Amino acid sequence: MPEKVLIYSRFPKAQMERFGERFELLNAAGKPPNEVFSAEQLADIRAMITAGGTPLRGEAMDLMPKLGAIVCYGTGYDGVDLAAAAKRGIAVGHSPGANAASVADIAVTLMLATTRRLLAADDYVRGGSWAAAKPSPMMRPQAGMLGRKIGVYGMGEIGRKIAARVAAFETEVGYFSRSKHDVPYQYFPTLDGLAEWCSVLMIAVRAGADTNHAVGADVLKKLGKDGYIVNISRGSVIDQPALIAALTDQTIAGAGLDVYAKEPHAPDALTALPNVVLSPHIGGHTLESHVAMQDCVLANLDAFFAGKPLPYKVPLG
Ligand SMILES: NC(=O)C1=CN([C@@H]2O[C@H](COP(=O)(O)OP(=O)(O)OC[C@H]3O[C@@H](n4cnc5c(N)ncnc54)[C@H](OP(=O)(O)O)[C@@H]3O)[C@@H](O)[C@H]2O)C=CC1
Ligand SMILES: O=C(O)C(=O)CO
Repeated sequence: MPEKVLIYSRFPKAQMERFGERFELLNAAGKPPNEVFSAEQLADIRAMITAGGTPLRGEAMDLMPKLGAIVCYGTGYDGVDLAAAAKRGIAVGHSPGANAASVADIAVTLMLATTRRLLAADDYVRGGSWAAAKPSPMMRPQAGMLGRKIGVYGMGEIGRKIAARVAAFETEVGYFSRSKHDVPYQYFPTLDGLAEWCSVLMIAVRAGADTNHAVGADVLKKLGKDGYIVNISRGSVIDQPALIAALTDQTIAGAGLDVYAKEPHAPDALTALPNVVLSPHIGGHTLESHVAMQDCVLANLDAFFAGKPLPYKVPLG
C-alpha cells in the first residue's frame, strides 16, 4: 500500500504528478484539510507537502495526529510555524538551493527591465509612438550597468547567484548579510550602509520574523532618488506601503518586484505606478528548478518513510 501524503497548498496538477506515482495523494488544494477530508482520512496522514509561504499553524497540524513530516516544495519555510512543529515532534524539510539559479535570473531580469524602462519602451513601439515620432520621457538616456553599484541584501544560495550575475555586467558589487562570506564583494556591516552606497538594492535575504519590514522608509530614503529596489525574497521583507509612498513621491526611482505583502494581490496603488515592473512570484518557475525541487521533496519523503532524518531539514526544523 502506498503511503498517504497530504497536499496542503494549492499547486498546479503537473507539479504533483511525480509524487502521485509514489504516494497516495490527498489534495486539500489550499483549503483547510478538515473541510475536504474526514477526520478518519486525516488520521492516517504521516507527511504533507506545502508551499513554504503558505501559513501553516499548530491547529492545522493537529488535524493529523500522526503527522511527522512537513515538506516544503521550494526553499522558503516562512509560513510554517516551526516552534509549533518542533513542539509536536514534526520534522520540517525544504528544497535548499533548488531554484536559486532561476530566481537569480528573474532578479537580473527585473533589474534590467526596471532600470532600462523596458515595459515603457515596449509600449512605445507597440503603441505606434516611435513611428509617429512622438516625444517621450522614456527616450531620455538612462544610467546603464557599467560601473554601477549593486547592493545584494542576503548572501545565501540566491544572493550568491545574483552577485555573480550582476558582477558580469562590470558593476561594483557590495552586500550585507548576517555574516561576512568568503566572496569577492565589499561587505557592509549594516543594511543602511549598503543602501546608502548602492544604486540598486537586490533583496535576497531569508524572510522571517527578524527580517520582517527590514526595508522601510529609512532604508528607501538612504537608497535615494536614483535608486532601485528589486525584491525576489518575500513581500514581508519590505514595508509595502512605505515602498509605494517612496515610488509615488520619487524618493526612489523604481522597483522590480516578484513578491508582495499579500499574494496573490498587488494593490492598485502599486500597479498604477509607471516606475515598477511586476511579476507574479515566478522566480523559481522554470522546468529545471521544478525538477530539482521535486527531487528534494522526494528525498525528504523517502527518508522520512524509511525512518531516517530528513536530508534537507530546515535550519531550525
Ligand atoms: N521569488 C521566488 O520565487 C523565490 C523566493 N525565495 C525566497 O528567497 C529568500 C532567500 O532564499 P535563499 O537564498 O534560498 O536562502 P538562504 O537561506 O540560502 O540565504 C539567506 C540569506 O539571508 C541571510 N539572512 C538571514 N537572516 C538575516 C538577517 N536577519 N539579517 C541579515 N541577513 C540575514 C543569510 O545570512 P548568512 O549570510 O549569515 O547565512 C543568508 O545569507 C527566501 O526568503 C525564500 O523564501 C526563494 C525561492 C524562490
Ligand atoms: O522556493 C521558494 O521559497 C519559492 O518561493 C518558490 O516559488
